Amino acid sequence: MAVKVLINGYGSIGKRVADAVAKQDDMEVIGVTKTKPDFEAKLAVEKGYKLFAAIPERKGLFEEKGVEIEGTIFDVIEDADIVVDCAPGGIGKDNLENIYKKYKVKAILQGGEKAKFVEDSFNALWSYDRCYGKDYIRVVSCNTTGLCRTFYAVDSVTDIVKARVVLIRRGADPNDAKRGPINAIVPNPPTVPSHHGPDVVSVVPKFEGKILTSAVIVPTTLMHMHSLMIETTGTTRDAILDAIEKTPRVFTVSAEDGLNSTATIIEYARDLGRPRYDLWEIPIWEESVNVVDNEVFLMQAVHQESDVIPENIDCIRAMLQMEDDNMKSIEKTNKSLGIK
Ligand SMILES: NC(=O)C1=CN([C@@H]2O[C@H](COP(=O)(O)OP(=O)(O)OC[C@H]3O[C@@H](n4cnc5c(N)ncnc54)[C@H](O)[C@@H]3O)[C@@H](O)[C@H]2O)C=CC1
Ligand SMILES: O=C(OP(=O)(O)O)[C@H](O)COP(=O)(O)O
Repeated sequence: MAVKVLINGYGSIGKRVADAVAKQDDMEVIGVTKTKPDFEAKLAVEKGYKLFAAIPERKGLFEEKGVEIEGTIFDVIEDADIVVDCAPGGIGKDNLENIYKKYKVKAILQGGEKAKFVEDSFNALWSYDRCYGKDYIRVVSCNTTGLCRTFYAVDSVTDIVKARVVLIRRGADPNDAKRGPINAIVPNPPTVPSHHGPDVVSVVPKFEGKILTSAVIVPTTLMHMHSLMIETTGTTRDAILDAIEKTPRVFTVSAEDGLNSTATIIEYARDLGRPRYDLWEIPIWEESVNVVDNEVFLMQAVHQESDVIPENIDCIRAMLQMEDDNMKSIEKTNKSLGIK
């Protein structure tokens, strides 16, 4: 029987998680929530999702606008096997304390929440077994997910002594007119190291003390970009390329093919016919992969709105003990979504 999934917060991540859950033969979406009756709420109803008010006091707003809702989150939460919380960063932890724990329902939080509020942090390659059967788990952020996947590839062929990463973060998502910068480069967070290293360690504790990161925000909405420098005990460029080939959800792209920027990579995702031009995989520039004195260099991009989506699906399977082999879950999710 399909497990019942409730998505709390039908925004950039929530709507993608809903569509991905709907594609699984072992899961069903029992509802999605919105805080206001905007175009996303109307489209959710048009798509056939049962819509609920995330905040009970706002129920009247939906009725006033003629947007059909089935009730509030409290009318559906007891039917859920698991809630995927996709509320804005910082709100998930409040929902965890005030709703999910009270109703004793399993919940996944997203990367905008801190590791300390949950039992563990999830990446399908690294921490599936640890999260198996757990109640409250965080799927780490888009940037951390991208780093975890690439470190997995490198770690599969050599030992990582230490790693340094510079993250160039997109200023806002394409639908977000309120954020910037419009014409600046902003060290963000302003302190070095940034939180991304500790976030990777929350998934891979053996990297404690080994990963240092710094980040800036730039005026682009398409993708993040990372420049990685990974000191190893020894490897070759061919071994790294082979490891990337064998690692799920990462792949190489070539500047020679015209995939020489985030702009053309997004065009590629459009040409693939991906929903919302989502690129669930991490593209690594083939030309950037190099090994100098045991140090691996590479550059990669991250489609911030979508790389965490398959992770949420695998996280549901782990927490609800639906599949005990992470690679089988990854394969099933990849097949259902059409991941390369
Ligand atoms: N957008 C991105 O690039 C990524 C975001 N994340 C994380 O995913 C989470 C969600 O982010 P987005 O989807 O980008 O945000 P968003 O702002 O696009 O969507 C959030 C949705 O939650 C709703 N909401 C507001 N208050 C709520 C409440 N109290 N209860 C339930 N829903 C509520 C909002 O109305 C909105 O529909 C955050 O933790 C964020 O850090 C993770 C990876 C990438
Ligand atoms: O939520 C995200 O971006 P945002 O906090 O810039 O909106 C992404 O997951 C990036 O998170 P991170 O750069 O803090 O790892």
